[in-house]
Amino acid sequence: MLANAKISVIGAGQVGATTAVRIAEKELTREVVLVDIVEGLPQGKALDEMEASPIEGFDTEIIGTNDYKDTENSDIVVITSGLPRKPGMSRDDLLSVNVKIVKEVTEQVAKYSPNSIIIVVTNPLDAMVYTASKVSGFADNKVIGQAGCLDSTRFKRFIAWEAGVSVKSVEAMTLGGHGDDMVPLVSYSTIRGVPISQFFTKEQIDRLVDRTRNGGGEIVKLLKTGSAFYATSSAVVQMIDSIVRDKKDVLPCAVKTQGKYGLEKDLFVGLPVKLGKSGIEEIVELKMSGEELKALKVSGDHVKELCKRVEELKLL
Ligand SMILES: NC(=O)c1ccc[n+]([C@@H]2O[C@H](COP(=O)([O-])OP(=O)(O)OC[C@H]3O[C@@H](n4cnc5c(N)ncnc54)[C@H](O)[C@@H]3O)[C@@H](O)[C@H]2O)c1
Ligand SMILES: O=C(O)C[C@H](O)C(=O)O
Repeated sequence: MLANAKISVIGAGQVGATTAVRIAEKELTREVVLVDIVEGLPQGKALDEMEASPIEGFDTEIIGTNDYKDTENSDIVVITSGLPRKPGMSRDDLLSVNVKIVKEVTEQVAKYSPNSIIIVVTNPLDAMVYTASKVSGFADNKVIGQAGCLDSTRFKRFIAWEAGVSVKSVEAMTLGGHGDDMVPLVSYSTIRGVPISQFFTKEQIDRLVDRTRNGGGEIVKLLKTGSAFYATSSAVVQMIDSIVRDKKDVLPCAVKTQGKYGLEKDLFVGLPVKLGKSGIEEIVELKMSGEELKALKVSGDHVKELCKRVEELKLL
């Protein structure tokens, strides 16, 4: 399929460039604009990928540029620009440097694509979604953070390995902030609809939850420079796919809570949402155990602290 949405990806690094490639190879749209501040980088990566298109068999055009004018009237803008963490750092350590980048980028997005849907990827994720929302002034359904799809695919992968089953048999979801206190929802994690508690001991489940919570750090430690980008870009493209095809997929995304799940209404945190052509079409309300709601509140409080730190920088 070749839909007509114009998609721009800001940041032509590991996550941004791989996202552009995945969009093109799935032919989710006709045109992807890849932007970076480094001259030649988006142009070189776009050209390299376009030269793969005769073999991969796609007609999507990837355009590399340093000029936001080329992003004009985008329908979707993915913000991946910013520093990744190094071993020994937490995502929160990136806050002060990345808030400046996300602010600057969001101003350009709001100027050139005032009707776009923004998907934020830069870390620390929830605080960067807050930043993009505040700087753009866009409606709440149009500013979305990617983290939950990545954390959930990790959780699913680990469950499938542990049970020795196909990943296709596994359903699982991770909510909350994109930090070590995220909330993998054990009660909704199933193998062919059967709760994982019927397959695993408590110790096994605790291990899977722990590995999921530390999934980003595990990869940072292995890579030594940079962080995860293959699964990250798959997660971004899962969201884009639901939006451009108006699929109404229910996916965990960082959104303004609107007071759902007993969380403060202005907080951005990972919740299950229905994604369609207008962005977030609904926050889906699931029944959760008291323990899960408590964990969600703890994670939300952490995000609130981070947003306070954003405000203290007095940049917005
Ligand atoms: N939310 C998630 O689930 C998730 C997952 C993985 C990575 N991340 C985050 O995504 C971000 C990018 O990761 P990466 O691995 O692609 O890093 P990277 O260093 O490979 O790429 C970042 C790119 O951003 C560009 N950039 C910096 N400032 C810019 C600006 N003002 N305008 C345009 N481009 C600019 C850089 O030149 C670089 O090419 C990091 O903050 C990382 O922590 C988030
Ligand atoms: O862990 C990181 O720093 C990158 C990303 O947030 C991840 O979860 O892989």
